[in-house]
Amino acid sequence: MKTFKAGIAMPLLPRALRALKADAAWRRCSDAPGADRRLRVLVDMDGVIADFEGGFLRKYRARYPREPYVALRERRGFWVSSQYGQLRSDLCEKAISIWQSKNFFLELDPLPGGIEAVKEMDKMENTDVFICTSPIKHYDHCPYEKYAWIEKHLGFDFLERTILTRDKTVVCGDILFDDKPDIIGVEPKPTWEHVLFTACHNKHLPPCPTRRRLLSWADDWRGILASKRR
Ligand SMILES: Cc1cn([C@H]2C[C@H](O)[C@@H](COP(=O)(O)O)O2)c(=O)[nH]c1=O
Ligand SMILES: [Mg+2]
Repeated sequence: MKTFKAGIAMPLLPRALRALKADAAWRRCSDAPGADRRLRVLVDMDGVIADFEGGFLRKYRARYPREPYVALRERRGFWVSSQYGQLRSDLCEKAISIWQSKNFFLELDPLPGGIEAVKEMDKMENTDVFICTSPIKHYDHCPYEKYAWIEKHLGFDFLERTILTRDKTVVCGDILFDDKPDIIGVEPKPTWEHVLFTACHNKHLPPCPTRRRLLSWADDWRGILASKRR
C-alpha cells in the first residue's frame, strides 16, 4: 500500500504497514457478524463438553477412598484445589495429583449434548466453531490427551479447530461458552461475549444482569447464536 506526498508515491514504512494490517484484522474480529461476516463461536472444554468435575470426583475417591471429599452438590468456586485445601491443607495437593495423572483428561466423559451441539454448530451456515481450552502447566499428559479427546469425540479434522491457551482473552471470537466465571488475561476488552455455562461450582452464583447463562446443552444455545447474527 502506498501513501502520496506532494504527488509523489511514498512506500509505507514496514511498521506502518503492519499497523494497518493489524487494524484491519482487529476490525474483522470486532465488526458485528452480518451477511458477509461469519459468526465465530468458542467452546470451552472442561466443564462445558467434558465432565471434569465428575471425572475428578470418581478418580479422587478411587485413589483416596478414606479421605474426605466434596460432593458435587457442595462444590463452590471454580478451583477444586482451593476447596479441597480448605477441607484439609494436604488435600489440595492430593486433588491436583488426580488431574496431573496419566489418562485423566483422556478418560473424561462428554457432558450431555455437548458433542452433538458442537457438531451442529460446525454444520451451520456462516458459523465457525472452535474448542478453546486451557491446559494445565504440568504438561506431561494434558496437551496430548486434550488433542486425543477431541479426535476421539469430534474427529481428527476438528484438531484444526482446537485452541489450547492459558489466556482466552487474546482469542478473537463472538461468543465464548465457558464455565469459569472470571476469564481474565492480557486483553481487558475481549471480542467475545462470555456466556456462563452452568456447572456444579457456579450454579449458586447470583444472576448477573450483564452476562447470559446457558443452563446446559438442552438450553437455547441456538437462540444465543442467532442473537449475535442480527
Ligand atoms: C478446577 C480446576 C481446574 N484446573 C485446570 C484444569 C484444566 O486444565 C483447566 C480448565 O480450564 P478451562 O477454563 O475449562 O479450559 O483448569 C486447575 O488447574 N485447578 C482446578 O482446581
Ligand atoms: Mg472450563
